Amino acid sequence: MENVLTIAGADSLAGGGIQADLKTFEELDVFGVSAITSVASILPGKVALAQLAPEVINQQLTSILSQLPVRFVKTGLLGDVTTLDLVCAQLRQFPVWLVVDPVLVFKEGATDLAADYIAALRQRLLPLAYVTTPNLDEAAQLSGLAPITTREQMRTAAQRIQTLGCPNVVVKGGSRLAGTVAVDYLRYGEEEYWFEEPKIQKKTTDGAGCTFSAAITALLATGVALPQAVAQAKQFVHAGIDHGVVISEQLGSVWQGASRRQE
Ligand SMILES: Nc1ncnc2c1ncn2[C@@H]1O[C@H](COP(=O)(O)OP(=O)(O)O)[C@@H](O)[C@H]1O
Ligand SMILES: Cc1ncc(COP(=O)(O)O)c(C=O)c1O
Repeated sequence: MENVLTIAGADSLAGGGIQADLKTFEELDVFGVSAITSVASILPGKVALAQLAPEVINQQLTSILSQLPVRFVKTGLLGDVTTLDLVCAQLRQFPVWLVVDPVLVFKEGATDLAADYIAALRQRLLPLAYVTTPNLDEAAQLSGLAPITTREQMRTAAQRIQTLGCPNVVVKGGSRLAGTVAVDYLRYGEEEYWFEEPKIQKKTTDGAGCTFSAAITALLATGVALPQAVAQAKQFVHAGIDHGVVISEQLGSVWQGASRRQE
C-alpha cells in the first residue's frame, strides 16, 4: 500500500481539509499521513484560521519524509508564505508526485490570504506540481483572468496556469459555472478533456474540492493515469455530494467526505 501525504489545514467541522483528505485516502486504499499547517474553525459567515508555528510544520514534514517512503503528496491550505516556502524546501529535498489544490476560497466564507501568497503559489509551488486543481475563483486569481464565466475562459485559464510550470491543470466549474451541468476541464499537456455530470441541487458540497484533489492523489498513487484519475475522482465526489451527511440542521447541510451512504 502506498503512503500518501496531505499537507493542509484542519477543519473543525471535518467537511474539508485534512479530515476530508484522510477519509478519502482510507476509502481509496492508500495509507494517509498528514502534516497540519493551520487550524480552521468554521464559524457563522467566516473561517477563523490559526496558523501553526513554522517549526511545528517543519517537524511534521521531517518526521514523515525522512522516515517513510512517500511518492505522492497533496497540498491544500498552506496559510501563509513562510509555510509555503518551507513546504517547497522540503519537497525539493524529497522529490514526489505533487497535487496542488490551491485553496484560496472557502465555501463557508472568505479567508484573508494576501497577494504575496498568490504570487508565491504561482512562482514557487506550482512549478513543483504535477497537477493543480483550482476552482473557478482560484483559476481566475492564478491566471489573472477574472472573472471566469465560460468554458472558453476555463480553457484559457488552464493554459495560462500551465505556463507557470505546472504541466497539467484541472479547472473545476463545479457549482460556480452557470447552468445545470457541473463541468470540469483537464488540460493534460497539450491534450484536453471535459468532464460533465448533472449539477446536484444540494448544499452538501463543503469539502468537495479537498475530496476531489485527495481522490486524484490516491488514484495516481494506485497507478491510474491522470485523465482516468480525474474521471474517477469526479464520480467519487459526485456520489459524495449526492449522499452527503447533514451534520446539523442549524448549520445547513455539510458534506462529509467519506460517509457516502448509498441506499
Ligand atoms: N453541485 C454540484 N453538483 C455536482 N458536482 C459538483 C457540484 N459542486 C461541485 N461539484 C464537483 O465537485 C468537485 C469540486 O468542485 P468545487 O466544489 O468547485 O471545488 P472547491 O471546493 O475547490 O470550490 C468538482 O468535480 C465539481 O465539478
Ligand atoms: C482547512 C480547510 N482547507 C480547505 C477547505 C476548503 O474546502 P472545499 O473543499 O469546500 O473547497 C476547508 C473548508 O472548510 C478547510 O477547512
